[in-house]
Amino acid sequence: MAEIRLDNISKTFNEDRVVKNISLTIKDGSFTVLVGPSGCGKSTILRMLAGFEKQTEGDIWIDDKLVNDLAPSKRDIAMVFQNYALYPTMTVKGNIEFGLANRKIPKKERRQLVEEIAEIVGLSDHLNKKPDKLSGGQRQRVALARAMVKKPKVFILDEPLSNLDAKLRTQMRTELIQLHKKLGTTFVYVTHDQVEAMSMGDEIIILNKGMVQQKAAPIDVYQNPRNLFAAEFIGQPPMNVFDRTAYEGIVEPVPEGVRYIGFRPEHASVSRTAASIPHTIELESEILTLETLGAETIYKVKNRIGVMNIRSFSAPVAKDGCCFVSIPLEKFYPFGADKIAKPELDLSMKKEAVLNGIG
Ligand SMILES: Nc1ncnc2c1ncn2[C@@H]1O[C@H](COP(=O)(O)OP(=O)(O)OP(=O)(O)O)[C@@H](O)[C@H]1O
Repeated sequence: MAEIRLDNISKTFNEDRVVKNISLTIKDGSFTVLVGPSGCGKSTILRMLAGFEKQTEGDIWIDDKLVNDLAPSKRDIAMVFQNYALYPTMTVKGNIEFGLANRKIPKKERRQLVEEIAEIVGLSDHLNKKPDKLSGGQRQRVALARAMVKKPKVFILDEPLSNLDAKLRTQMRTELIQLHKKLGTTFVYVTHDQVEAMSMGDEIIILNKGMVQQKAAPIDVYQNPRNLFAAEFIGQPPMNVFDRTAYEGIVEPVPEGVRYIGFRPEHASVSRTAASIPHTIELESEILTLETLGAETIYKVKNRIGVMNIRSFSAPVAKDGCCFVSIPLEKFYPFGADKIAKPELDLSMKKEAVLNGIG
């Protein structure tokens, strides 16, 4: 168990500052997910945490210990990567036991530990197999077991599921959540997949260009994104965002200080006929495309505001042609010119229902 604290951490590679003044605390026992687009600095942060890379500035604390100059092997951290290199000539048992190399542990105790960990990750029946006789998920579990056998204070997982197919990835996601519950150890997990971040993390840290955009529980990020980046990064399809000028004559007046207005695709609805609901804007729209996913339908529509995605859980209204899109004013997210959310500038009471044709 361990709390991790990054204090004003920066990293520069050849004059390129890829991590910029990051300060954050990763709570003891949490499942914290670092998420962000490719190149935003996720792996660099992990590598600094684990000690494989030295930060250019700042301090790293694990519990009350300053670990800036501590070798990776002394940090009590275990890492699992996406390319989990198992030894092909060793059995599962041998591979797991290898995690204990250089730790003078008596043979009997070693065997006990391996069996205990194999049981936790569901590999007990496969201990004598070689990796080529295992499925992708089982191999990933061997890599996890090899890390777990060291009983580290912190697990660092760098996109560990990205080599698995979609179905197995979903299954392993659940297994990792359960494993975390069972162990109670601090997990720091890196992914660029926002669905993975939302479903696994009890806290997520959204990064962009080496800076923290938001750190909060997944539901908080979804409901109260701190800025435009977090708003557009979390949610599928992403939030529809338009400049204030797109709302001219539709939301009047847009308060001073609001530069962008967004709404989530699932907060709008589509119908064949106009409904004129109070405090809701209604836009006559043209259906451009429609994806039927079974339980939900994703529409791409065009109207006076622009082209937007709507996510609906009702039966599809039509494949093409005209429809009416309703967006409750209370579901709008205002942002300032600095792209920071301005929840205090509430738009919800500004206007009764209006009906607008395609511009
Ligand atoms: N050893 C290095 N030398 C020079 N530049 C590096 C080095 N390692 C990383 N970088 C640069 O630092 C930036 C951040 O890289 P990093 O691997 O941390 O991103 P990431 O968010 O993990 O990306 P991905 O999701 O693609 O793995 C990138 O621009 C990368 O090119």
